[in-house]
Amino acid sequence: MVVKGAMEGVNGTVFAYGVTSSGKTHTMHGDQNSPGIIPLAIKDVFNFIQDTPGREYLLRVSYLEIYNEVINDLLNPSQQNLKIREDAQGTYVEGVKEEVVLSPAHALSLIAAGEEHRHVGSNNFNLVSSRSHTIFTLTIESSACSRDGDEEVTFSLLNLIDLAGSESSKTETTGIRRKEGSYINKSLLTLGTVISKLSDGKPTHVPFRDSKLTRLLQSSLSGNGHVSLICTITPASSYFEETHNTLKFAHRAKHVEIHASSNKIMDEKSLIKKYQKEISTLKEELELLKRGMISKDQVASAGNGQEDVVNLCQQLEAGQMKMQSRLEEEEQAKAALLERIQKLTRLILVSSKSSITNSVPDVQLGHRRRHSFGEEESYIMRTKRLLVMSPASSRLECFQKITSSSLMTHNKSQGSISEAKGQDNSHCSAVDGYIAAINALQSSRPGEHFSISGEKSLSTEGDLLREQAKMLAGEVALLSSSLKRMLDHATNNPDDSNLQVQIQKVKDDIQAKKSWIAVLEKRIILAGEAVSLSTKPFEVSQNVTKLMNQLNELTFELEIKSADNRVLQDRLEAKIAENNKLEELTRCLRGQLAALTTEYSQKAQTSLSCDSVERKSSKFEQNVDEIKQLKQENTELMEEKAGLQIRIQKVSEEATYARQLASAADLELKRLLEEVTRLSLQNAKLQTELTATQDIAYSQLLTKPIISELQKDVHPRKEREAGLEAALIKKENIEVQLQCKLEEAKQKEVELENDLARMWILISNLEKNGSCLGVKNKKDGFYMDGGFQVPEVEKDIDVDMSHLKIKEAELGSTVDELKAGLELECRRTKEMELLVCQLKGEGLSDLDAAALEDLQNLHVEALDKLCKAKACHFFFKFSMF
Ligand SMILES: Nc1ncnc2c1ncn2[C@@H]1O[C@H](COP(=O)(O)OP(=O)(O)OP(=O)(O)O)[C@@H](O)[C@H]1O
Repeated sequence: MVVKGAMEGVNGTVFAYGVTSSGKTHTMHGDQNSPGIIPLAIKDVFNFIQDTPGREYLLRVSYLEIYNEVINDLLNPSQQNLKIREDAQGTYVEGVKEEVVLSPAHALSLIAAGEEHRHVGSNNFNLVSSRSHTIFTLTIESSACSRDGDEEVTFSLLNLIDLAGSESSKTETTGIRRKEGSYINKSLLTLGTVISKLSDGKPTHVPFRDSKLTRLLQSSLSGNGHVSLICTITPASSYFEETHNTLKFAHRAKHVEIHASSNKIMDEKSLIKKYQKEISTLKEELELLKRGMISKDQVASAGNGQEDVVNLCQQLEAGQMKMQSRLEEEEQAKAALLERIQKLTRLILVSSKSSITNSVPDVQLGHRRRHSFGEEESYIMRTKRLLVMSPASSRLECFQKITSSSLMTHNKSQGSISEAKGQDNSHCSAVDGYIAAINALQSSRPGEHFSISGEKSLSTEGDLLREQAKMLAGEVALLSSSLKRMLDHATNNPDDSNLQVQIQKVKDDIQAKKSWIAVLEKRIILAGEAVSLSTKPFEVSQNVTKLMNQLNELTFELEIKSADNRVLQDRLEAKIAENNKLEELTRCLRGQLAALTTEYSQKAQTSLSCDSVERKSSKFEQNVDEIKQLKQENTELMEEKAGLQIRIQKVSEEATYARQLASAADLELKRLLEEVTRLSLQNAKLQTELTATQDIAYSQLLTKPIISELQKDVHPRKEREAGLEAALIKKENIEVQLQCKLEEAKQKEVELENDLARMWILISNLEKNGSCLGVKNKKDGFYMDGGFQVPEVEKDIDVDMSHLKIKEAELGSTVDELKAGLELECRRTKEMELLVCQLKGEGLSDLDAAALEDLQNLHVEALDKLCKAKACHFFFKFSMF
């Protein structure tokens, strides 16, 4: 998605993040068997171009590293400590080298070359640990193929980033590694802070400027393009904390909002438009030039017919030279134009499918070469780590051999590489890797990846090749002369290692160019043969061109040799002059020596006194001693100075390191402060939450006493209920007792009635027996008459009366008892009534109320019965009297 987006004008960034040795570099670069993100992305880019006929693309690559907060150009190692600038389209690195790429292999070869200059080192976890962040940027410009050239141009950047790994305290580092580690950690820390701030979604300050990495990635990270983050972790349990941190980082990064949009640029800023315009202008110029040449040829042939043959020959011979030189000049101009057109056209990539599907006619595209991506792209990145591990000099040698041989034919280069392999077996795998690189590179050489349009003749190809060969030959001549100058300079400064490297470079360049010229020559011959087979009428002209070509080459060689000669002559002259000077000096010295010898012999002859000689010799000895002493002091002072200088250097290094540490600590402190602020905010939030929870708990607690009070209240209620139940039971018992007593009273009543009846019977018997009593007593409808003998009856009556009195007394006491019981009962009832009222007030249950009502009814019943018993008693008393 990121690559597709980038091809459609949306910026894309892919980067690998993780602890050291977790596999970031492996993920980004991969190896020969499993290519990483970078080679796969590059391949996708070219496949996309191939699958998009009707659009033209211009691809540029840059490759840089951020090492110890310094930006270095990996494609141009002389460019160090580059500056970051900003324009309307975002941040960019000023002065970074951008190479136009024509094929995947071309791009990969640039990366491989750049990797050579990347800073790597070993730590206790990774033998070849990346000590810098690398950013590979592919700048993509595209526009629709059109005749008028008014098409909109899309512009996008695809950043493929391999970050250096964060280093924990477990990574044992010292000296320079520690310094690198602190820079790496600092920039990764800033990256983490930036991601964290961006994921917050709050409009706060994002510290992009705190590190160069975040500053460069500002537009990508702030959501203007697609971003893919690959987090690498190690399965080792000892990395638990680091793994956790990496996952936290990934989690935060997932929350960064993306608002990707396509970039469009105006014509004047577009390189592709610039090239397209330049091509059309140059084509027009070429056309004009061609027309001019033809007309001159026609004029020349017309003149031939009119003049006399002899005069013509004379004039022709004279003018031929002029014409030849003019023609040569025009040829050169034409060649230069062709070369320029070819160069510019080569830079713009179009799909080879366009020739079939594109509605725009081929004429409009001119002789543009089509790129075909069918070939299997070889992978070349694998070797860079291995090369890093081999000694620098042998690496360079190996690389040079391969680079020079890469420009030869495939078979030839294979042979050279085999040679290189044979010479240094220790770098076999490195060489293998570069074989792949060279194969890829060769497959992308102009003229192999591109096919010539059908309408162009084979001779045009030959012309183009010749023009190329010429240009290369010119370049070789130029380089050779500059090499000579450099060699001269080197003889004067034999200690200048930089110059030696440059000389070596120029030599390699010359070698490469010569090889390429050889390849072109072969191609020219092949093309010539093909032309001769296909076009007989042009045979002669082809041969002439071939010869001209050879002549040109020979001329160039001659030029080179003459330049060589000139240089050699200059050198010889200089040497001769030097020699002369030396001879003169020798002569002069010899003269001086002779003069001194004569003087000495003269002095020896003169008779100097022994004393003065001795004095002079002792003085001389003294002076010699003094000189020796001074020399010793001087040596000591020099040593001291050297020591002090070393110490100053050490102290300054330590100071720099301390400053770096301080800045890292400052950053850490800032982060901690932010963390503290965040935590305190979180704390405040939690505090409010806690207070709210406590309030809720408190309100819940408040209800508890009520419950406990209620519970407490329930208990006495239960007790009271139990008391009431007991009272009821007691009351029931009393009622039962009263019932019993009532029953007894009834029985006694019945007995008294029986006694009364018996008395009446007795009275009636007394009346019958004739007594003069004649008392008629009536009770309940009974009339008893009787006559008894008075004394007996009186006796009986007395007995009965006493009996009745006893009974009355008994009844009286029973009634008293009943009264007392009744009073007690009344009191209890009142108490119970009070209790009932109380309970009713407290919400007595309906059941309890019904039970109390029953009790009251019973009580009323008992009272009724008592009243009845009382009435009976009075009636009895009344009947008695
Ligand atoms: N998926 C993998 N398959 C095979 N080998 C791997 C894989 N991942 C990592 N390695 C190997 O582990 C070692 C360390 O990996 P690499 O150099 O990619 O780690 P890094 O994260 O880039 O480390 P640093 O941050 O120190 O540069 C290398 O030798 C690499 O070949």
